[in-house]
Amino acid sequence: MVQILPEVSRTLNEYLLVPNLTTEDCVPDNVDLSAPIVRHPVGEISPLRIAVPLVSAIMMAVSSPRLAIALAQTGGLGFIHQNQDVAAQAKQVGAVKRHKAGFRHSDINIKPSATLGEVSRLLRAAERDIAVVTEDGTGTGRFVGLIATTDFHPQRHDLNGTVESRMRPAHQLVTAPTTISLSDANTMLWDHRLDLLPVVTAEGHLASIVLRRDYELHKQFRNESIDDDKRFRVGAGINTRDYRDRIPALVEAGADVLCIDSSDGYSVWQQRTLAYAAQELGGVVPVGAGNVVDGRAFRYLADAGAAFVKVGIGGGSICITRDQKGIGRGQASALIDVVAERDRYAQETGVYVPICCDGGLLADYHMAVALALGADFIMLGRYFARFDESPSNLVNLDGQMFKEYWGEGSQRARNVTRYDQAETELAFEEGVDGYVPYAGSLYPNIARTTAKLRATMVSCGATTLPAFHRDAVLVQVSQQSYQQNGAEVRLRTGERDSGR
Ligand SMILES: NC(=O)C1=CN([C@@H]2O[C@H](COP(=O)(O)OP(=O)(O)OC[C@H]3O[C@@H](n4cnc5c(N)ncnc54)[C@H](O)[C@@H]3O)[C@@H](O)[C@H]2O)C=CC1
Ligand SMILES: O=c1[nH]c(=O)c2[nH+]cn([C@@H]3O[C@H](COP(=O)(O)O)[C@@H](O)[C@H]3O)c2[nH]1
Ligand SMILES: [K+]
Repeated sequence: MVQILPEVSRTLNEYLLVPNLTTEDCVPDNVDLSAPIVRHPVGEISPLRIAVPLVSAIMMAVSSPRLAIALAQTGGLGFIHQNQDVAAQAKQVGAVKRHKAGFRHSDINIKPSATLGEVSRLLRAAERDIAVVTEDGTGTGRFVGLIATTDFHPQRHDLNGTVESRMRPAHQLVTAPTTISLSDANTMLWDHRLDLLPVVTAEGHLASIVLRRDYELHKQFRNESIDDDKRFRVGAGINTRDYRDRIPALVEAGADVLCIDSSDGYSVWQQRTLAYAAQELGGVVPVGAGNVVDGRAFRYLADAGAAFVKVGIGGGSICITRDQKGIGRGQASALIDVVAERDRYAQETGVYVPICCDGGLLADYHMAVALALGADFIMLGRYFARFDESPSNLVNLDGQMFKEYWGEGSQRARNVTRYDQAETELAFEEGVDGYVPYAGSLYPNIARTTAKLRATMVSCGATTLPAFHRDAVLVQVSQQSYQQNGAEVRLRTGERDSGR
């Protein structure tokens, strides 16, 4: 007989937190936002934890290497998308891993014979001020000089002139040998007032670069997500079709954790993918699974060996899966059900399988509500798509700046790998293609969001996420309170932090 769940389906927007007693030690600086990412025995520490419980959505418009690096610097974790061929995805994972704290692989390089017009376009597209000149234009070619936006001007210099004609040649520059330590490299940056220090091999080839900007960021962010070799941590998406090729390539490239990327994780396809990773690859890398919206599906994936389980069907900002297929559940109801099952599962088996809340967080405070409801960490698409570091284009629409953002199930993403449909047209779309308001760089935004999270937890008397899970008191809001919230006050200035 058809089963109808007794509860209505509720969203995160339908809850508020009721403060608990705040004691002397419960201050923002003492709030520890660190979270487990992968399964672990109850009472032990997860082998993979992050300091800030935010991860980027497995999406083409969101998770580029640049975003993953910035997010790892601030204590979160990026998931490189899998809507690209295996080699391309592995290369992106490799780019994050190679970006060794402080010493980075140079990715803005040009040949001396290139024109000033070419280097100008390269710098503009990459939003950088300086390019490294190497003989073959690669990040490991023979080092010949540097060229910055301050070295030429379109009105003074012929843009058809060569880079060589305006660059600062290697013999006039300060460089460092490959044996240099990061702290000595940073001292050189300051002593010689450099923005960029090229690290050059004994044979004269570029090995890496050290940027002043990275030094400043490093001082600012002490929570970096790094592995035992001090390389940034990075996750990657996989699918339930080409996993035999994709998983080994991603492991080889250094991925720290994988996640099956699907709208509906309650399937034998996911079970087989997890079994392959565990049995044939000997569990060399943890693999998360999802998405699910109830306890049955959580248990199925936990039993199948999922490292974590991702919750959320149809709630994403670009989602139209509820309209198209009629599947899904309000994110709060889904979390409540899955969290209860996670806790039962932990009690029965002694294994804690973390839960990721994915999609549909419209305001910063929704993150606090999701964590209070028991989520271990949070995956965001729209939130990160708005930042400089996301890979999509910045566009000006009627005087306002936007970043492009599109769903993985949209025609634009043309998800041929997984949709099994014609190469060009999808039978039906499951996501929209649009724009989100541009919000500047990731760094200040993450700082503001985490400041709010800490403040909420302080109000709720919690200095750790497990304490927040245990002690949070939530209340459902009535239709009436939505209306009261809506009372309009016209703002004096157009600018303020909307929390979105
Ligand atoms: N979280 C959400 O609410 C939603 C997310 N999305 C995103 O869109 C993208 C595509 O998601 P899906 O359409 O769910 O992709 P999917 O590949 O998981 O599923 C597509 C279809 O293929 C089937 N399938 C999967 N593996 C198979 C195999 N080995 N052999 C035969 N059939 C197989 C599935 O049962 C399903 O019918 C993902 O990036 C996902 O995150 C799309 C819609 C909603
Ligand atoms: O219905 C959908 N159609 C799509 O095309 C699509 N693409 C991504 N996703 C899911 O949305 C999540 C990101 O949601 P937010 O932008 O709200 O953070 C992501 O993390 C996914 O779970 C999709 N859902
Ligand atoms: K299913």
